[in-house]
Amino acid sequence: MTVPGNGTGPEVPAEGGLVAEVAQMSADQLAEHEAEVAEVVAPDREIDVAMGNTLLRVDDVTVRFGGLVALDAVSFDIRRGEILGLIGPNGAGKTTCFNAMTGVYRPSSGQVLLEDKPLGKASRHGITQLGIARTFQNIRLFSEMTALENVVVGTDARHRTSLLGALVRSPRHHREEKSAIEKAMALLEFVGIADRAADRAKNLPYGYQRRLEIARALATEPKLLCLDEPAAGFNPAEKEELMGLIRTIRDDGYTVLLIEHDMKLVMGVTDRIVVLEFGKKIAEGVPAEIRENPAVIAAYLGVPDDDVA
Ligand SMILES: Nc1ncnc2c1ncn2[C@@H]1O[C@H](COP(=O)(O)OP(=O)(O)OP(=O)(O)O)[C@@H](O)[C@H]1O
Repeated sequence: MTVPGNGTGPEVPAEGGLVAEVAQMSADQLAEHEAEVAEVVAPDREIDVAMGNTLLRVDDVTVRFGGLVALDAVSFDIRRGEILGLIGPNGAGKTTCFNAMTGVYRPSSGQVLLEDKPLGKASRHGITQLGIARTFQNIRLFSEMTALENVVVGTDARHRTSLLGALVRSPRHHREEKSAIEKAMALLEFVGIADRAADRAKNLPYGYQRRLEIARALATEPKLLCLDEPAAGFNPAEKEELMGLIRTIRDDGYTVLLIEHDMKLVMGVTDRIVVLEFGKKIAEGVPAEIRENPAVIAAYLGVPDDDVA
């Protein structure tokens, strides 16, 4: 059952409709429904085949802002199917690294390669199409659009209809629009906010907005999902839930890069960690190694636990 959206956007499921249906399902029906959602969220992922191969390589990347070297000859790999944490004290170069990987900044030297192909001069949109999606430290949603519409916009990166096709509302455009709405609903359910699909983004609670950003990024079908401090402003219970969601995303076959200030969260959820300090990589390893690493301990010395990353 659907009801009209906000006039211009797609129709959205009636509030509570899907959620109420799910609540009444038997265990078997629920398992089947969850499998269907997983199929829509992460279709055709050959996780086992490619697991562990290098997906993205940051190769000797330097980024300068005038005289300031924000990133200094940094190299590391992100392996398919892992959650990689990128940490470091304030000003270490984490966001600059994200920005170099997502087309916001061009490296002054060095290169970023996705599946062995240099990103080169690809635009931000081009990089999204190549398969890198990100969320932002400061939430960036279309605040007047509904939650569902925000996610539908994300699916546009994968649409094949031409502008003309969209204008004349060709059959392909109709098909793509319908499947985009279904997919967006599945993603909202996946991140746990389907009950507010019809609400404008600006009216959603903060935690829902953060999850909505993740759903929108997933809608672009990324090979790599970059999360920039997704737990900022969360209380411990919300952080715990977010860790669960990030693990589920990884288990569904996505590769995740995570910048996060909360050390407990980083240590609890990541498979490997890269540590930056003053623009240089000072350590790389599994969480247990990083926790014991003298250079990392020295970098964080005197910084309270809640403030590190
Ligand atoms: N656009 C810019 N112009 C000039 N300097 C910049 C720019 N962006 C970042 N910097 C500088 O580059 C360095 C690295 O900043 P960056 O934001 O990447 O660090 P960070 O590790 O993400 O820090 P935080 O944890 O505080 O977000 C800092 O000294 C910062 O002031």
